[in-house]
Amino acid sequence: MSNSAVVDATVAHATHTLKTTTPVSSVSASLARHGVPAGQSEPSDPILFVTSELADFVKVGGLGDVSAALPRALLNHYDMRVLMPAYREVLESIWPVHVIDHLPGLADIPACDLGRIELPEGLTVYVLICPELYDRPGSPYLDEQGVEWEDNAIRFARLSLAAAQMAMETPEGRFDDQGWHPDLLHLHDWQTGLAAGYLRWNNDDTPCVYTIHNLAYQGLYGPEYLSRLGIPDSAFTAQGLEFYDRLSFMKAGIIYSNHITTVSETYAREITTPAFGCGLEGLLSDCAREKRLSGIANGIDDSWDPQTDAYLACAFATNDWAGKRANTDHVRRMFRLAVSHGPVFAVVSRLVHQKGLDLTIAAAESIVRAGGQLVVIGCGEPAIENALRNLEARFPGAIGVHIGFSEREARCIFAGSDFLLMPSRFEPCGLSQMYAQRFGSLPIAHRTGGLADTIEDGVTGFLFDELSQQDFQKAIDRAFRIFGCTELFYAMRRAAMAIHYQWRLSVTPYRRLYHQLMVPAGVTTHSLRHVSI
Ligand SMILES: Nc1ncnc2c1ncn2[C@@H]1O[C@H](COP(=O)(O)OP(=O)(O)O[C@H]2O[C@H](CO)[C@@H](O)[C@H](O)[C@H]2O)[C@@H](O)[C@H]1O
Repeated sequence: MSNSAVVDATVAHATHTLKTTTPVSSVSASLARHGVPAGQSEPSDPILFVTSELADFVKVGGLGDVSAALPRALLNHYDMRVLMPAYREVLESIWPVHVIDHLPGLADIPACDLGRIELPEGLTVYVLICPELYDRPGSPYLDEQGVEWEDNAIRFARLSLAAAQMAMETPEGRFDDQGWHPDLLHLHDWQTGLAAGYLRWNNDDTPCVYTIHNLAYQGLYGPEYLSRLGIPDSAFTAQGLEFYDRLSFMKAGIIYSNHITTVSETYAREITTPAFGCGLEGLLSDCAREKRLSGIANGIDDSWDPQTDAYLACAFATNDWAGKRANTDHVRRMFRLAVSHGPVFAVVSRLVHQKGLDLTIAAAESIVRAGGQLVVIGCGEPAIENALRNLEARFPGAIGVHIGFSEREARCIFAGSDFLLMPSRFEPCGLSQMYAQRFGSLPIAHRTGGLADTIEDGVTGFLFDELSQQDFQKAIDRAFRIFGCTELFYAMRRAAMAIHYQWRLSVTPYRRLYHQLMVPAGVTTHSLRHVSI
């Protein structure tokens, strides 16, 4: 399937759904007549936020953080609720689960119960109770050996189908939890992409926003899954979810949703190019031309505050560099590093190809030779884990590596380090660099995606343009030089700590988008539901 075929298909799809011609500008007038000021919504508008991770229970990476923070940030404006699988961590949590409904299966997708949990700060979470799919050890995506669960297609089709069932009329009736029924679905990453498809295949036009956190993971499965997942054969075309003879959950999300967002403006542009589009650049370029693709940057929540973070060895504020140093000493002890006056470089990351750990590993010796130290926390690909373990063995006292996942250690490292290394090949937004800046650790990062948007070179961190060892090394050398000029170094720290990427800033564009998709009954036409923000 060529990309031009995808573009043609998308135009056809858009043309099919864009039958009426009411200009978007007339929406404001209609809304005003309905008593809704432009750009605002009724606080009670019900929205379902569908995700495969929620940091309150389980977090593999940034998606877990975003799922915990963004719905809470939007609660003042919407009756937003979350839907996720009832993994073992959910069932064993301290929060009681009340079973409220039963959702039928479809083809090989088993039936399940729907539970409800009330979390702090008024967040309601619906959980899919299906022990055969979700109650197991390991991570949401991988078993304990790091191998993908072989039934992931079924597991996440179950999640997607549940979201669609909660939104649409079914033979069993319409989902109604004491008057709550979603008017819009906000879907996240490939694990939820089929939800938009299940709606459209049932002639339901509930609006869907689809957020891409990482285009590299697409949920690709063989065509035999069409019947297993109850997907109509007619959807297996270039206009539908077919992608090089396989079915793509990611493409389903893009094709069948009303609007696609990704998590930074730069990444939204990058994914329309062959270098970053993972084969979907043609389709995504078309979405961009239709103003159906936009970038809304992530924020970070208020718990990332060095003055109040209970995990830190010592709370500290801007200019309290003795307090910051106490955290550095603590990190040195955590990793059994030698006492030193040199800088501490850090990595807090999933250990995957995306994150450019090969460049960091290659730079490690030069960091040590120049008097620096390196601490790493992460887990992921075994080859990267082993290469890091070897480094630690080669440079005892100068390099410390913890293979694993620990929120507490991650926070201590952000607080105790001087620099954070992020030579990511691509980075849709990146949260670690924002956390690091907040805690006075200056990121050294490739100028790509959200890193380019959130780091000011030479002011709040260091950016390098070409993804090469040489350019990365030059950025590290600059960091050493600045570290040697104490006043300059402290000025950069102050600048980094002063920026605060609050979720508040991301709330406004999301509200504008939701609002345009949820125009009041009587005003809504399908054409108005493809919007630009
Ligand atoms: N071993 C470990 N122990 C403790 N904490 C660890 C850890 N390894 C990673 N983390 C934490 O996990 C999160 C990682 O988030 P990132 O946004 O930096 O990358 P990720 O690639 O997972 O997210 C994807 O989705 C997010 C959300 O949209 C995008 O920002 C990003 O670019 C995209 O790749 C951070 O909170 C980090 O501190």
